[in-house]
Amino acid sequence: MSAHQPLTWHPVPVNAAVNIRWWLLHRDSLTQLIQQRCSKFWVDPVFQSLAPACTDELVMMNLRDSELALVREVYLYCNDTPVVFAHSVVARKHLQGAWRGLSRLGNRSLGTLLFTNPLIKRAEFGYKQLNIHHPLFKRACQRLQAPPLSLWARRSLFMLQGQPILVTEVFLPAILRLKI
Ligand SMILES: C=C(O[C@@H]1C=C(C(=O)O)C=C[C@H]1O)C(=O)O
Repeated sequence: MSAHQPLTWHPVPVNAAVNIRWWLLHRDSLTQLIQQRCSKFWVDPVFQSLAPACTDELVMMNLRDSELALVREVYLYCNDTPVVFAHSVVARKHLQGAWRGLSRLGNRSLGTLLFTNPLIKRAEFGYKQLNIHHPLFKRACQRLQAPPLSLWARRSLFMLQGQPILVTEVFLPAILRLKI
């Protein structure tokens, strides 16, 4: 993590425009919100493997620097356009526990797992405008013809049996074309 991109995530999306703010603040399933606005919603998994978490995730996930975690990264599509890049992290030690279903998720939305189990609780959101100095920014921009200078992202912990999954959602410019 470069010094240009401090580790902090904020409890409110300060200076976010009204249109993106609507998406950032919504606590319902992002999958459902997009499905309601698109004739074809689909999930394109681009990475799912044991890997180190981002530096600014270690404290929240109680991970040591080089400790491996299961990292899942997907693009959420509205028809032929990617609208969200999502990055989720689960500690390796919890893959046989609460989150054992994650490895078999494939191209189903994680939201179908997280929002159908009443025992899963979502914690508060953290917000950040990512730029070129954050590792998620470069990966989120890989399918954009004209990468912007920054992208709004939010993240939150989902807890099950005291075990966390940290879900980060990076909102791509095309999300603003969906009607709110
Ligand atoms: C948490 C949700 O699941 C979405 C789907 C994800 C996935 O399939 O990996 C990750 C984050 C979310 O954008 C949701 O639908 O709200």
